[in-house]
Formats: sequence, C-alpha cells, structure tokens
Amino acid sequence: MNDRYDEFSSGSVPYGQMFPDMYGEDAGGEAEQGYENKPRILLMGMRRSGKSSIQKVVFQKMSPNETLFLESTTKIVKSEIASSSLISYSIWDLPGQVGYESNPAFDNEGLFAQTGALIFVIDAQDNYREAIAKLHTTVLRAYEINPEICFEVFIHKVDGLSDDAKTVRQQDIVEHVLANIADAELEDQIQISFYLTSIYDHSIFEAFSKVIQKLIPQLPTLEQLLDILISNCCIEKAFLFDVVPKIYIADDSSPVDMQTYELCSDMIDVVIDVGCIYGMGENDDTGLGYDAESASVMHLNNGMVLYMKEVTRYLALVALLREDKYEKHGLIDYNVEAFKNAVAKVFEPRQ
Ligand SMILES: Nc1nc2c(ncn2[C@@H]2O[C@H](COP(=O)(O)OP(=O)(O)OP(=O)(O)O)[C@@H](O)[C@H]2O)c(=O)[nH]1
Repeated sequence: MNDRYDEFSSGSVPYGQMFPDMYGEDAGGEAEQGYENKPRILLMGMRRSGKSSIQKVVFQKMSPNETLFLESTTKIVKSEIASSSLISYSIWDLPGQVGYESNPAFDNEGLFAQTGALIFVIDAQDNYREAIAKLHTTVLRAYEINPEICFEVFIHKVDGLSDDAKTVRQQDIVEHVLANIADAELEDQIQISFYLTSIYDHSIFEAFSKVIQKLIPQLPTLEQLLDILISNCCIEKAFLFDVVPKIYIADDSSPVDMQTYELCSDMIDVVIDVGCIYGMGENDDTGLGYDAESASVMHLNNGMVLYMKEVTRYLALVALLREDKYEKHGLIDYNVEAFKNAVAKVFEPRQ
C-alpha cells in the first residue's frame, strides 16, 4: 500500500449509524472533517459488484488478485485523495445497494447534495436486471436532490467476457438505462456516461481518469496548455498524470489511443519503481521516490521516444514523440519548463 494516502485522513461510518444523525447538524464529527469542501465521488452498486476492489486497486495499489479476499463493506468508507494542493476529492465507498434512495430514514440530501460524481458499478458477469432497476431509482433520487451530479456507469468485470459478449452486454445495459430515463421524461436533463471496466487491465484507470476530469474546473486551461506544448515540440500525445493512482487529469485534445495511454502509464510504474529503489533522498517525505528532479527519457524500438518530467509534487507530464523530433531536446526541455510554470500559475491561489 502506498504511503502517500496515509498522510491524508480517511474515515468510516458504521453502517448502522448512517441513518439520520450521520448528516444531521452534528455531522461535523471526526469522520466528517476534511471531506466537506472536496468534490465527492460516490461508488454505488449492488453487493459484490466490485466497488471496494476498484477503490483499492486504483488508489491503494492493491493487486487485483488480492481483492478476492475483500470482505463485504458494511459501512461507508471515505478516502481523501489529493493530487496537488488544488486537485483533491473524496471517494465514498458505499455498502452494496440496500435501498438508500427509497429509505425515508436515510438522509439522501446529505449524501447527494455535495456529490460531484456518482459512479454506479454493474457486474457484467452477473444478472444485471436488478442492478439496472436500482441504478434508475438512485439516479432519479440523486438528480432530484442535486441536478449537477455527473452520472457514470461502470460496466464492470468485463475481463471474463469475449469481445462479442462485451458489446452485446454494453448495448443491452445502455439501451435499458436510457429507456428508463426516457420513460421518466428526463432524457434531456440527465447525462449518463458508460465505461467498460476491469481491475485486471488499464480500463479502470482510464475510466476513473475521465470521471475525475469532469470535476476539475481548470481542465480546459490544462488542455490548452498541453495543446500548445505538443504543437511547439511536435509531440504526438501528452498526458498530465497523477503519478500515484496513474490517473491522467488532462491530455491534449487529440483522441486517446488505449495503447499510448498504457505505454505512458507503464512508464510511470517503471520510473516510480526505480525511484523507490535507488532514488529515495533523505528528504523524500512522500515515500514515492518522486521529486522535482524526477525525469526520464526512453527510446523505444519502434522509433518513438517516451518522455516524462515532474510537474508538481504529484503530477507528471508524460509525452510520446518521434525519435527525429527529439533531436532538439533542449528545445523540448525549455518548453516543458515553460509548461510547468504555466501549470503552477493555473493553480496559484487568486489574490
Ligand atoms: N473478474 C473480476 N472480478 C472482480 C473485478 N472487480 C472486482 N472483482 C471481484 O468481485 C468480488 C467482489 O468485490 P468487492 O470489491 O468486495 O465488491 P463490493 O461491490 O465492494 O461488495 P460489497 O462490499 O458487498 O458491496 C471480489 O471477489 C473481487 O475480486 C473485475 O474487474 N473482474
């Protein structure tokens, strides 16, 4: 498990106590402190759909095989995540769906009012009819309380399915969910995004990246800065990664190709692994082996170059470019430095 998240608070609320007092006037208890002003991401879904596994694999570096031994969640588990001083959010892993939305004793207001994104996890290997019905009631209730919520559906555990089965299930789920929303005459108001995910490959990181990006108000500026950088340096693709969960918080505006994303994401693993073994300085308080000096250039055998440079304490620029374009690497370093300064300015507190 990574130390980085140990420095951020995390708390949990016993399931039996989730009802009214949790979000009432006394809600400023120990477990609540620190979560109030952060965008909140809820992980909801039926029991055993894979919610805790997703949280642990993406944010706590648990290996996917270890999730086989996870016990059922019986209380809301909250984790506070900070990619930099200004990109931070809290993730709430809720116990398997037990009808919060229809239980009058449960304070839905408290749950949904400050939520930025609601991720509903559907086990694609299981019978998902009940999950679709639950998703529908949850979306209606959440939308009624907070119309700003981004609704995200993870069609999960697709690793066990053939490509054909994946497509069929995705179509079936999307069709049913959208038909239910249309029946409620809310198709123009409620926007839902769907992702095929698995903890056994990069798809869960890619999906989480898309969700997190929706919660970052500075995203258009970061994208513009990346666009300027790639055009000045003839870079093919550039990502701004949060190095610990390997979620990219922004990329340039060209389409993301999964292979490029996987390559860039794997590069971070290599740099962090080497950093942890050989690069830990005395003042490395992050325990990551990642600091202002972190940088790497890898020449691939297909004529491409992978370039990585530290941008802030937890953010890294990872770019892919053709080898001949890397000949003027002084110019690239110069532009990356300018990009780094611009990113720092984006996040500078306003006077
Ligand atoms: N094949 C496969 N199995 C998965 C995946 N994600 C989770 N699982 C398995 O699904 C089972 C349930 O995972 P959990 O994370 O405990 O599910 P949960 O939704 O948190 O369950 P509750 O706490 O009961 O609500 C575990 O055995 C995981 O190993 C996945 O992407 N693929």
